[in-house]
Amino acid sequence: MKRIPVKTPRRVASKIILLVVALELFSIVLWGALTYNGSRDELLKSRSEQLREIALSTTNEIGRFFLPVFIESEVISELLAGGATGSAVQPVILLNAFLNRRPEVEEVSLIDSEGKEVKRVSRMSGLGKDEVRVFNDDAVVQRALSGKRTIGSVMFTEYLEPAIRVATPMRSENGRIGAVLAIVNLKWLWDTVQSISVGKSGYVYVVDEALQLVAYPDPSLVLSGRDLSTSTVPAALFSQAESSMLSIYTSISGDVVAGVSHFDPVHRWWLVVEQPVDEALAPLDRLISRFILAFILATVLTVAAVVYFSRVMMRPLEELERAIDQLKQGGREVRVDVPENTELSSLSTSFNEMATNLDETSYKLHYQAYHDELTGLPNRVRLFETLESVLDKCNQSTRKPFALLLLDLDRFKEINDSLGHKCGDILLKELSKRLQGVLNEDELLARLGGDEFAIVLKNADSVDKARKVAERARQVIQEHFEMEGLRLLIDASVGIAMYPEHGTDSSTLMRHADIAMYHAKKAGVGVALYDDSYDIHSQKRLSLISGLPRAIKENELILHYQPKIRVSDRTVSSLEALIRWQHPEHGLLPPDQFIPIIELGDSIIELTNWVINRACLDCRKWQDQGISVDVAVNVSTLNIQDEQFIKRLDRILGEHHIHPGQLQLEITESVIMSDTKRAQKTIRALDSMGVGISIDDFGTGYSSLAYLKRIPVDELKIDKSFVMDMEQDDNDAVIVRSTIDLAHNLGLEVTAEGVETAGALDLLDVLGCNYAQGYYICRPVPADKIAPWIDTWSEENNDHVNIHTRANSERSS
Ligand SMILES: Nc1nc2c(ncn2[C@@H]2O[C@@H]3COP(=O)(O)O[C@H]4[C@@H](O)[C@H](n5cnc6c(=O)[nH]c(N)nc65)O[C@@H]4COP(=O)(O)O[C@H]3[C@H]2O)c(=O)[nH]1
Repeated sequence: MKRIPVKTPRRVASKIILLVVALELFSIVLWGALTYNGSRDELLKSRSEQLREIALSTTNEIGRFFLPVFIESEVISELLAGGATGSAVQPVILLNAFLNRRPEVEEVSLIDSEGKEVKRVSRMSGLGKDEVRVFNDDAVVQRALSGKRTIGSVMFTEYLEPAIRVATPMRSENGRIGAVLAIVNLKWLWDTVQSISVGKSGYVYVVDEALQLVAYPDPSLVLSGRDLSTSTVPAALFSQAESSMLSIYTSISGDVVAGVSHFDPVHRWWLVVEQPVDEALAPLDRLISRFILAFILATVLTVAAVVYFSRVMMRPLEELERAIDQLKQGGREVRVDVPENTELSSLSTSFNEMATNLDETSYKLHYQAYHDELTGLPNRVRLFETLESVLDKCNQSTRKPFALLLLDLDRFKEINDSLGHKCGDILLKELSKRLQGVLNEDELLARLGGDEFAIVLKNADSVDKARKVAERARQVIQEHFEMEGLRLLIDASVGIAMYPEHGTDSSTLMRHADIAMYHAKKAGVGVALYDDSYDIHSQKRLSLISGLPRAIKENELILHYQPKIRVSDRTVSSLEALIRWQHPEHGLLPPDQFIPIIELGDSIIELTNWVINRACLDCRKWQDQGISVDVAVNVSTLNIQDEQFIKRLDRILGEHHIHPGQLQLEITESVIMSDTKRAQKTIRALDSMGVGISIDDFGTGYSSLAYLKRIPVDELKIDKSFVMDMEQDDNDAVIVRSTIDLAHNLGLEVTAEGVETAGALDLLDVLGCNYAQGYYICRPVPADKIAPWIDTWSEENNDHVNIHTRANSERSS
């Protein structure tokens, strides 16, 4: 039983996978479209908020460093302004005190209203210490002199440390009197800016109102005088609020998020905290990465789940589909194996039941197609298939000989007709068993129908082997068979055709085996090997049919006569006309070689006319010579069925002045049985004309004797096959005796043909046979040899005539 191999249900699974992945993708894209931009803005906003917080706190811290410097420089300038207006405080003391209190202040100078340095206190080495500096062109100082505290841009001390100059106006009540200029070291600021880190790569820097960098993590940018002019940071933003948030703008180092805090409301410095946008958005990117990872994971899980469930759930369907495919392709014993209690178990149960029914039906059909119903033997179809396959092998390779036998039962029809079909069937079954017993396993016995069997002997590579099997088959058929208290005698005729000698294809081999079988039957030889001369369809034979009109015209047809004698007194009673054909190509042809062919068509009518005409002509001649003998002529089925036959016969008899009683027509049983009604009509007409009717070859055809009662027959001619062997074969002797008795009981006369010995003639005499014919008496001879033969025969048998005459007179007295 075939079970369907389980495979992954790819089609359904892949469809589900595609659908799920598509749905997931769609959801993701939709989700991304709806939330990404919002989330991004939110994130940036919150980040810049945080940066602003950082900016504010950093500003406060740095402010604690600067504010005292600014405040103290204010105080000093006020104190100095007071001194200038008569205060007792010395400027040098004030300046030194300022310097001492604020270590970040490197130098402080007192400048008069003309821009000239009045006093200077410094921590630095004192280069140009005594130099009186004038700040006429110094914008920072000039601006302070104009009343505004001013901070200069970044400069460097002689120790190359960053510093700025802070100029504070010095005013009295009367007006402007000068300024205090302090140099404030920015190293601490720079260190602070460099030390602050925001996230991974965020940073802090300070910029003044002119967008000039004051402190930057990368000092070189400050040193190179870099400003924010290339930045997209709107300068106006710095003035808008104490602090501010910026989403994205392009800073010196690229796209950043930033927070800004006003550093000093007076001097308008700004502290900026920046972080690259990428870093600011990193959480979102991380989220997205995680999401994508989750999506991939979900997809993999989904695919795995779908494949798994498809396998589990779709497997039965797949199995069913595959099973149906196999059934469609003619597969047998196909079943599906679905676990019980699943949705498909009842469907699969139904399928399996259907497949079982189909198997059974197809087995039955197959069996019926290849077997004979009655005997169970292989039939004709199977025989041909086997033959074809054996021939295929043989033709392709070895060409090893093998034999085909056709076997036909003799007298089966009679048994069937007289005992009924049931008995016939039993007989056929029994004979089939017997025949099967004769054969080996690899030899095929087939019933072709009726009483015909075929045997393929694959291993019979010689005629001898084939003959042995054929003879053995006949023997088992001949073995006694009892039915309804009767002991039936059955025989068979077997025809043998050998591969490749008699054919290399099945139909030729069959035809030739059939011809051989037909020959065996006709010749009464039991077993016959095919021979070309048996083939009535051979080219030679077919050419004979077309040659008949010429033969008649050219006088190629000859009649020989074989005398028939009265057994009791050995006197010649009649002469049987037996035709021969002196063929220009094939020589003298006996009737067996052309009559069966001529009988196939209507040429037999012409031939019989010629024979009757010729026989009557010869008969007339003998009568004219004083030889009074009857003539006998063989007629065929078609003659008896010919409506013109009687008329034509009548005309011929008239033409030659032959009395109808001098003519005997010999017909076989098969002629009578072919169309009984028509045959009866013709024979009755012949009888009323006075023509004698003789049943030829009696005993070889139908054993139904019913027709003898209905048809006006004058004589039975016992077939020569019984007569020739009756001296040796008791069975034949019994048949001859029985036939004589039967004929006499029916009021008929009997002729025994095939008398080949004196003993046979004497035995026939004892049995009371009326007439005899055979080689012992005379072979068939040409018409001109008849008269001399009669003379010789009469002379030789004179004694017998006299003895017979004497015996007769004694019996009558
Ligand atoms: N072994 C043996 N044979 C003997 C003996 N005595 C006679 N025969 C042969 O047996 C055949 C007897 O003729 P048949 O049974 O009518 O059988 C005839 C007959 O059926 C048919 N036939 C002959 N002439 C005609 C004809 O003119 N018309 C038709 N329709 N058939 C014919 O041809 C058959 C064969 O004729 P033939 O070859 O002449 O063969 C003849 C004859 O030569 C004998 O003692 N021993």
